[in-house]
Amino acid sequence: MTDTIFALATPPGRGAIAVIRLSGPGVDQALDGLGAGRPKPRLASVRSLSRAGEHIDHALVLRFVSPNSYTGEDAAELHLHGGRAVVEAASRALIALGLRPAEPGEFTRRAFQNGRMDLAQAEAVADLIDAETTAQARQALGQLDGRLSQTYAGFRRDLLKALALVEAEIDFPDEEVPDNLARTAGPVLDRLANDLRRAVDTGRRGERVRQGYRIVLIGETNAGKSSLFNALTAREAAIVTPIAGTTRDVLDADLVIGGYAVTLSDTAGLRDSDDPVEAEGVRRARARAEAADLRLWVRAPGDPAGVAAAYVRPGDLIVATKADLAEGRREDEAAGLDWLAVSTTTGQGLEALHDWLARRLAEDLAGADFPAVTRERHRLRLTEALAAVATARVALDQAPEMAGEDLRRAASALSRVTGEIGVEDVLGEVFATFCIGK
Ligand SMILES: Nc1nc2c(c(=O)[nH]1)N(C=O)[C@@H](CNc1ccc(C(=O)N[C@@H](CCC(=O)O)C(=O)O)cc1)CN2
Ligand SMILES: Nc1nc2c(ncn2[C@@H]2O[C@H](COP(=O)(O)OP(=O)(O)OP(=O)(O)O)[C@@H](O)[C@H]2O)c(=O)[nH]1
Ligand SMILES: [Mg+2]
Repeated sequence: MTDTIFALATPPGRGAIAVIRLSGPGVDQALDGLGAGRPKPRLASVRSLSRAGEHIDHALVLRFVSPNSYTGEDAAELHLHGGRAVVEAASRALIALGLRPAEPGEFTRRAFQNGRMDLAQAEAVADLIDAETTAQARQALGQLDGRLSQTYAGFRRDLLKALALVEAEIDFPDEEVPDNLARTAGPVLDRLANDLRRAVDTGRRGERVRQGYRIVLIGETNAGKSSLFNALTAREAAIVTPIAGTTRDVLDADLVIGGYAVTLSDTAGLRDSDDPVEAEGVRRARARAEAADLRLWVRAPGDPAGVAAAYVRPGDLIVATKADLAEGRREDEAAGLDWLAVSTTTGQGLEALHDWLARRLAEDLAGADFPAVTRERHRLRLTEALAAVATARVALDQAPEMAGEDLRRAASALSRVTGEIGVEDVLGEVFATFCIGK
């Protein structure tokens, strides 16, 4: 027997309205127990709620009858006056009526288990709630609409088609099997491998949109990194002094540039140091530079080509700082990178830098042609499927009886993404990050 659960679905604390959500087979009985009766399904009804003679609230009640609800179960919503005491009284009454507070994500988990959505869509629900930028919301909505799930379903269809061809040939063997198979199933697998490779390639993009694009400031000590960090974040978060080696820890700030989430990091100036604290700072700066999606090489007039050159990559940007001190300076063509002159003292070049970054983010992260793979969990399974398909393709020519096994392995990797199989081991992981009431 399934528990009947409830949870506050709106943020806790004082507010105009608080919504408590109920789901499970005991919902109608709970509504009876509150004196709300059985309002017409899906129609907002005002009801006086009370329990054991105690008046709780005049509330708006919504009732949903299985299977026509978010979870697929009987469900209801109590739209209460949004005060702590009202919510507290309603919660106490629901517990007295035998309901249990929901775990994080439990409503969506039930929706998934009742076939209302697949696992990728359930993840999209969490992403949509967490979305803080327009790009994150757009990506999550596409996934919630099932665009990503449809892409995965297409992959599985191609796989099963190839598998059927392989099995038909193996059931009716003759000498021409390898030739036939290579001709019939070969092109299907080639196309599938191609599509899977494209999907894996979008993985980085989808994960960056979701988690933030990582930009790191690197350069010599005193180059003006912390000054630029403060200018870009519009906060005096980093300490700035004329002393070389001021910054030691990595400092992170979350920004939105051009509608995309960005994590900007200020780091210690790159130099050899006998001071163990500074040396550790430099080690961390290097590690961040390597992991970043984009490095801004911050260079003051006269800074040597130096250590940062070893860390920049094609596509990175040189930010020539302190432009107020070196009017008309021609920056070296170091590493063939783009460069921009800025001054945090006068503000010169800061807007151009912002525009450059917005353009780069759009180049790296936009891409409406193909729904982005948004999680590492998906990317790992797709990579697994791709490897199995590649092995199957080779087997087709040489040992076709092996190809079937490889294809089944690929299909199972794909099914794990949308949650058709192997669900138990990922459910905890997927729903743990949800908020209560979702
Ligand atoms: N008050 C309220 N607002 C909300 C939600 C909610 O649960 N309650 N949602 C929750 O996240 C989102 C909307 N999503 C929903 C998705 C499906 C159903 C639902 O009842 N589906 C039924 C009936 C469909 C119909 O009659 O058109 C079904 O699919 O069978 C409700 C909300 C956002 N806003
Ligand atoms: N004139 C001028 N001075 C600047 C500018 N930007 C930074 N400075 C000065 O340069 C010195 C070093 O600036 P920081 O921002 O601390 O440099 P940093 O790269 O973070 O230095 P470390 O943390 O030591 O690696 C400070 O005295 C700043 O005031 C600028 O655009 N123009
Ligand atoms: Mg600094």
